[in-house]
Amino acid sequence: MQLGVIGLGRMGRIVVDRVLDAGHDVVAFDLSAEATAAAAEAGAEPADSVADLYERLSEGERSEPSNRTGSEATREDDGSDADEGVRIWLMVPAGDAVDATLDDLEPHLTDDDVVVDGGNSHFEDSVRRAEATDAAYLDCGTSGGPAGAELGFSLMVGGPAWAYEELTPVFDAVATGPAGHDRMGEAGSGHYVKMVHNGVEYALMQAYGEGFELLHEGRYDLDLEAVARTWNNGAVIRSWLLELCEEAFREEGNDLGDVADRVEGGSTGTWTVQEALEQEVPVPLIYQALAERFDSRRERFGRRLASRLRYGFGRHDVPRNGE
Ligand SMILES: NC(=O)C1=CN([C@@H]2O[C@H](COP(=O)(O)OP(=O)(O)OC[C@H]3O[C@@H](n4cnc5c(N)ncnc54)[C@H](O)[C@@H]3O)[C@@H](O)[C@H]2O)C=CC1
Ligand SMILES: O=C(CO)[C@H](O)[C@H](O)COP(=O)(O)O
Repeated sequence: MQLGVIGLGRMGRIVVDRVLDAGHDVVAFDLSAEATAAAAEAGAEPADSVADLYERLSEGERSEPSNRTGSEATREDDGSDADEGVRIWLMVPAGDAVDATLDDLEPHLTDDDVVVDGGNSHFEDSVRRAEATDAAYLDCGTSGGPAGAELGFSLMVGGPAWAYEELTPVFDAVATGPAGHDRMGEAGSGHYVKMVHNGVEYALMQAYGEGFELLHEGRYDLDLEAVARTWNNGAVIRSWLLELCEEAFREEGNDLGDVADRVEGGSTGTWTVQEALEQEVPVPLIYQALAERFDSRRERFGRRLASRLRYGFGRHDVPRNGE
């Protein structure tokens, strides 16, 4: 199979490498000429624009015999190889970059084409984009981070079944294997599942954070890397995030060195909480983890007021800036 990949950063580059390793062909494009050149060095065919990428894929498609099998039989198909569409994987930052790329692709796309958005797009954006494009649109939640280079990713895919099946060789290559990807359902469902995945990720990080904070501040002088390693070997709470805790203590030290008390990110967790409110599903742990992130980034007016109120009702001392 031949795959176009647009967006060759931390994640897109892994898609390129794994698809090439599986014996497929890749045409690659990134706004950064360096990123495109690096993908070319790895074996991809470089494109110098979105339109050029589409043109190269179309030419490749015309010269390659069709492998289409299975559920594509439910689609209108005249059996001609020349009518086979192109397959494109977007791995650009969520939001405007996805719309900008689709705007560039749209004049070329046909209903034989398949576009995969493997980034962290909001599921409602994915539904809108699926409705707006002529191509079959697959929203693909991608989990595994840069470690996926060796292990492969976990892929949660939404969109038309025929397009998912058509892309199965690519999903097999990018994921940990056939068990590492599945079709979640209709348009939007892949990114919906990934959004909730990230909410769970926030809560798990918060739980490990609280536990290790208590161990760090508590009554024993503990080697936290040793604790994490012990837990990772057979404990109920072993996990990849806990392995990353072990790595963090090993690399940063028991006190986490100069790692600042501030947590960035937050968009996918915010979407999870917004959706939970809309569905009236209580998600206090995920909300609390998100609130902790926001809290970490600013001085809190409410806390200052609480401090001043203690003076108001009890004449308790008010700690002042500079003291
Ligand atoms: N880094 C991670 O651990 C994970 C990231 N994701 C998602 O994957 C997507 C990509 O993330 P990363 O690879 O980490 O980002 P990145 O910042 O490393 O790479 C993004 C690449 O897209 C390129 N780009 C931006 N706009 C473009 C455009 N209009 N046309 C062509 N190329 C363009 C940039 O030059 C850059 O090379 C995001 O949606 C992110 O949320 C999903 C799961 C994990
Ligand atoms: O999807 C991911 C992991 O699964 C990405 O690392 C993502 O950037 C984390 O989400 P956020 O930036 O919203 O905190």
